[in-house]
Amino acid sequence: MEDNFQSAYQEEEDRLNSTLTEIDSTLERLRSIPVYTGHDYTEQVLEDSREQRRQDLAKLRQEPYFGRLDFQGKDEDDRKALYIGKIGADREQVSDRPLVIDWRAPVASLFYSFTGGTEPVTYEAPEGLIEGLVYLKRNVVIRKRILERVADTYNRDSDAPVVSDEFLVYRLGENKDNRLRDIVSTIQEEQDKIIRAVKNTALIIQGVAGSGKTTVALHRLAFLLYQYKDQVSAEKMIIFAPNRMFLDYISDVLPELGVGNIAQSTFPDWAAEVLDITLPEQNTAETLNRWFESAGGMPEITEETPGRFKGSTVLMGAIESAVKQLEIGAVPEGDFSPWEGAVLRRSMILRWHNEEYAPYPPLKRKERVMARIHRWIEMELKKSPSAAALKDRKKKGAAREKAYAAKWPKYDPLMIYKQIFRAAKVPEDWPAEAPEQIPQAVLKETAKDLKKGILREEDLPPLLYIHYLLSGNEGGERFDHIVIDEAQDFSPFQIAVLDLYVKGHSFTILGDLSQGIHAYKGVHEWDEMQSLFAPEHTAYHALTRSYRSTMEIIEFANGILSSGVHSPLLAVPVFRSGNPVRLIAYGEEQPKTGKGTGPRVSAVRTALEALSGREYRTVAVLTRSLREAAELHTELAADFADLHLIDGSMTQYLGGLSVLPVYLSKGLEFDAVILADADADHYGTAAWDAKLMYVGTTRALHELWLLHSGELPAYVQMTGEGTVNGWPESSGS
Ligand SMILES: Nc1ncnc2c1ncn2[C@@H]1O[C@H](COP(=O)(O)OP(=O)(O)OP(=O)(O)O)[C@@H](O)[C@H]1O
Repeated sequence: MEDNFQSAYQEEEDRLNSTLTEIDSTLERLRSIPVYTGHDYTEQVLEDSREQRRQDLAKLRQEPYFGRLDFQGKDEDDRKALYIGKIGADREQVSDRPLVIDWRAPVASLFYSFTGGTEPVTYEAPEGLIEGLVYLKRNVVIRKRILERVADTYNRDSDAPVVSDEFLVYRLGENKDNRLRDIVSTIQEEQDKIIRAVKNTALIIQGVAGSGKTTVALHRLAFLLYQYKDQVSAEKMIIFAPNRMFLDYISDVLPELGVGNIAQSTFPDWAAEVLDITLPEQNTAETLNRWFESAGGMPEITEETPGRFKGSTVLMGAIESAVKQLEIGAVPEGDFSPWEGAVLRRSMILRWHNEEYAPYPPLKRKERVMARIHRWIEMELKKSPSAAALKDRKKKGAAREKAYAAKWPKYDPLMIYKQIFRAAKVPEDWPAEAPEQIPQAVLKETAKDLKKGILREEDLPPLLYIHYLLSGNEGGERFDHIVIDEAQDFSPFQIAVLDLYVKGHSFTILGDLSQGIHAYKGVHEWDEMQSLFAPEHTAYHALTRSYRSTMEIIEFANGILSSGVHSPLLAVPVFRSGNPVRLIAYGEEQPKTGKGTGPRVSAVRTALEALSGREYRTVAVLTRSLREAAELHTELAADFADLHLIDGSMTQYLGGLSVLPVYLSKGLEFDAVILADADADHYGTAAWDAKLMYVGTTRALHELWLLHSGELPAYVQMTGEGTVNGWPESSGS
């Protein structure tokens, strides 16, 4: 066994050396070619491609590949060793196989889908289904041109069992810095299926916490750009994420995968840009406060909760009919007469509006009709009997034309929205149906807000929809693909509106209903979204394996899922064991730090000292509310100079030590998590409270401590062996 390993290591070292020599010499040759700066187009294209190769090779020479797959196709004479890397590279000399194969290439899919066995396997290539045998699957870790590790997960010629998780566990055991990383070397089969799914589908992915949803979505974008290079471009792809700090957190993955220029935004930021409005910053914070900080727990959520109703397709239908009615009654009553004796019949104007310009959206139709009327006036002016009459008619005509234009409906989205909610004066001929479908409570509350000039996040989809109905998709610009992360917080209306802005329903929609802590606006079932699409345009996948946390943490969080959230979607851990989860009461005897401010602060301080003293790079204290996070930060700032308070307004995630409310931790992860105030007073019995606690506990990769005074919530039970009470010996008193 040891000998086998030695020879495998030697073999890979030799191969690495020869690969590096080839890369270095190619790079040297390319660099010796003078950069073309002239105006010849063909030469410019050639220079661009040389520059791209220079950049690729410069990256490759540090870490050329991460895996090897020995494969023999049914019709081939010999087996080939295929080396798989983040970027593909051809050999200088003509050869039957590239130097490095791009991980997104069809044959590379075998590296991810093959999990052992002696049966023939297949992969889909442009020329059809290719069948063959896998002889070897090997992980190779190269860092800065040095071979660090060789691990076989399958060897057809050996009796050793398949050990597919060993390398994964090694990778998962590493500490994380302040950014999400690529996973190309360890993508799992269930994840690979999602990454390589066909483009024109609304993919809906339900994945437990830590199942790699965010990571998979980013890899999928890189795949789509490779697979459909002639149909999609990075500039026409967009990722929607919950906040700007999260966007910063994920910002390294795509460049690592060699992909740039993909737009990343929050829904409100994008909506504000399309609508050309400025949203006041405090709105989101105020909404969050209302739901997360209010004493007495979460207000009850029904279909008439404003966020839920305004995110529903019922409102979408109501808006559509209101705008339709507006359009039907758009042409002002009566004929148009620019001066006495000249008359343009309304029937003619109606014909222009309802027939000739019917394909245009209302705003364009109005513009076209008014331009036509203007031309008609000009023709009529030519019939003027004298210069004096012409002057008089010109003046009168201009005034009446202006007055006539003013009689048309005001095609302004906000104005129409206000009229629908009766927050602005409603024109006499305004259609009455729309408001009837709106529950009184929603009508009242929204009218009150709108009168005060308050726009909430849930008002944006209806506003965008009105904008779309009025103006169409201006310029015809559409996205090639849209990724929505934390999609459980999105409403059906949001997705339906986004569908108007994407080609071929090409979506990757990812989320976790068990983390639906914004249930006052988000979906409660994925069917609410899936039913927006025809069955052939949508697909659903569930990710149940969780990669982030140790088995102990996952088992603990599963307890919250089953007895608090009441979800059947439990997480399956990867076999990675760590320290037990700790439940520590504030009053409990703890090491004397010599610093005061009561048992709670002092316990958090002790926990932070203990965990930050280990080899962890990121440690977070999670509180129930922002106020509590801010208070703790104030108390602890003197002892931990590098402790950051994360308050929702930040645009960058700095890593290190952080204190933040649970609801802002969604999507992030930390080596160690201290959940402060994990008691029944802070986390009530409702499923929503359990969801919050589930989010908090699943942020931890290696270590989770829950600090509390008094009773713990019933769903935090000492279930498995992986949970213990009290401080660890080493930091004990
Ligand atoms: N196949 C894999 N190999 C190695 N690491 C992985 C793999 N899949 C996921 N991970 C790691 O698991 C962690 C969780 O991934 P990610 O944040 O994408 O999950 P998520 O499903 O979006 O989580 P959450 O819903 O809790 O925010 C990350 O550290 C990621 O690198």
